[in-house]
Amino acid sequence: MAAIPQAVSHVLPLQPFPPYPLPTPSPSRTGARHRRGESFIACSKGLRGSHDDYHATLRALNSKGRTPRKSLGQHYMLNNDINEQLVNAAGVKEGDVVLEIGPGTGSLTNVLIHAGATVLGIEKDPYMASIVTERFAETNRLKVLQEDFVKCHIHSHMSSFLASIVSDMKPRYAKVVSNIPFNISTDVVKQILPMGDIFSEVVLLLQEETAVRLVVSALRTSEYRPINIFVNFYSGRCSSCEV
Ligand SMILES: C[S@@+](CC[C@H](N)C(=O)[O-])C[C@H]1O[C@@H](n2cnc3c(N)ncnc32)[C@H](O)[C@@H]1O
Repeated sequence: MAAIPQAVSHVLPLQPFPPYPLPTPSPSRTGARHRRGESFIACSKGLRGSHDDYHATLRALNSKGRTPRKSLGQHYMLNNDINEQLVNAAGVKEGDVVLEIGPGTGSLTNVLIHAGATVLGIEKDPYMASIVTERFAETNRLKVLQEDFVKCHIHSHMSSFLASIVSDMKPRYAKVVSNIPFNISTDVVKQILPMGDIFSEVVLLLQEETAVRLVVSALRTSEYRPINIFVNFYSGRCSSCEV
């Protein structure tokens, strides 16, 4: 598993907003590329960046009269630099197929689509599923399924989605790039990591405590849990690896 980058989501209060221009594709930045079967877990902590997605997020939420629901882990990304870091870490390029768990208002989806990906979004909240579907209604690069990721059959959804792609460079594998709801972090890791037959890269934004818990524990500490054995097994790490 790769080293942990430092990132933060800035959750700002809802306010009126001016018109918002869609971000243009960003030049590629340095970001970790990972071999098939490896995972990349980002945690949230202290990095500042541009806020060019701020108003789009506020507009999307206000349009439905919604406030974020803690029970659904709705911490929306208002720092577009972090979205770009996630997309770059997965090496997303034209023609890629990406699974996004919990697209919410679509701020990360937007960066994925601009990088050239076709995205399958799994969104539990019907309001957010409708917001993100409407936001990208004019592109055929996004399909949203309004389902609970924990209960849905992601392997068959992803196989069908990959098979449905009409392209000369039809990809064999998909990538996972998501700012996931924190309350289902362990479920996501448990479901996704064994699917090396479908996913070539996994880039998740997690709470720092969760990321550290998943990658730091060594066999000799009391913090070691079954989930660590699981993560180490699928990421090819040994018990003495340092983060
Ligand atoms: C942390 S927010 C991220 C939203 C967006 N990707 C962003 O970066 O701003 C998590 C999103 O996951 C959705 N969600 C929560 N639980 C879910 C579940 N079990 N399955 C699918 N989506 C879920 C929430 O409604 C919310 O939109």
